[in-house]
Amino acid sequence: MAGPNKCRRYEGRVCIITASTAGIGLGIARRLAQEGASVVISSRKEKNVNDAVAQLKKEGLEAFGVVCHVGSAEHRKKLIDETIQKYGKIDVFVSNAAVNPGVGPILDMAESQLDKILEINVKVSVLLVREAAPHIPSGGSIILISSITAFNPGAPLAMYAVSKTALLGLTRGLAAELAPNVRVNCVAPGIVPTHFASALVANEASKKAMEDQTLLKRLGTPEDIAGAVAFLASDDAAYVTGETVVVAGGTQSRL
Ligand SMILES: NC(=O)c1ccc[n+]([C@@H]2O[C@H](COP(=O)([O-])OP(=O)(O)OC[C@H]3O[C@@H](n4cnc5c(N)ncnc54)[C@H](O)[C@@H]3O)[C@@H](O)[C@H]2O)c1
Repeated sequence: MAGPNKCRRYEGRVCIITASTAGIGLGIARRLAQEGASVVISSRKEKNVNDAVAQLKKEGLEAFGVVCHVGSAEHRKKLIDETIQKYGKIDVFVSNAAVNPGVGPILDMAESQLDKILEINVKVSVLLVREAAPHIPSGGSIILISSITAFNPGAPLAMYAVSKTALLGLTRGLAAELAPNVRVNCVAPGIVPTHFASALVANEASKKAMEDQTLLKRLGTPEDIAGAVAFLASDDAAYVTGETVVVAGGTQSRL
């Protein structure tokens, strides 16, 4: 079933999206599936994976679930192996999982917090791409999810933001290594009121302050981010690689 999107750019394509049982990841999975993709849903908790897959199937979309804590080497391998067993290939890999174990100044972060941020947000992105890339045929595509905060890291999310700055460089580096066969691009969302961003929009006043920082006077939605991913990972973006697209409603100031 096509869903509300008329384009069918992903007919016959297989797309893995990490951390895709909620929020932006689920929005990306839904959009790619609405355009014809078979999507692989993954996240840490089996129930969440099963629920998300069931929901997408109820919407008439093709989805398959694999439990994957991206910090586990065994889980990363299982994600790729089970996708290949089920669908035989990977056309698009979206690295969406991220953590933010603490807020505050960079110099006040505990070493364990620094390790976690850099491990899950940066190192694991490399390891996932290393695992997936050999299975991606020519014409395939990789998308990293960064953040608007990447461009100007500051309180309260400074170290998280620095990890997202690293993804801008990683996008360029991986694009060069995987060219000309596989394109690598990045999307940098502004604030989207998911569970992840709940502290930033905890009350009406802070939500309004965040909305006012955008030119479009609203926060983003998972669908806004998914639209950019669906473009970048499709053949419509066949001549785009190594780039980052900011999807932030014209956000004006440091977040
Ligand atoms: N929400 C925002 O305002 C915002 C802004 C910029 C960038 N981002 C980025 O978008 C991406 C998705 O965030 P979201 O806002 O949709 O969050 P969310 O809280 O709605 O969803 C996060 C998902 O990540 C999963 N997850 C967390 N740690 C994981 C791990 N180790 N292994 C596997 N899954 C894991 C959770 O189970 C959940 O499904 C993240 O990379 C985040 O940094 C979000």
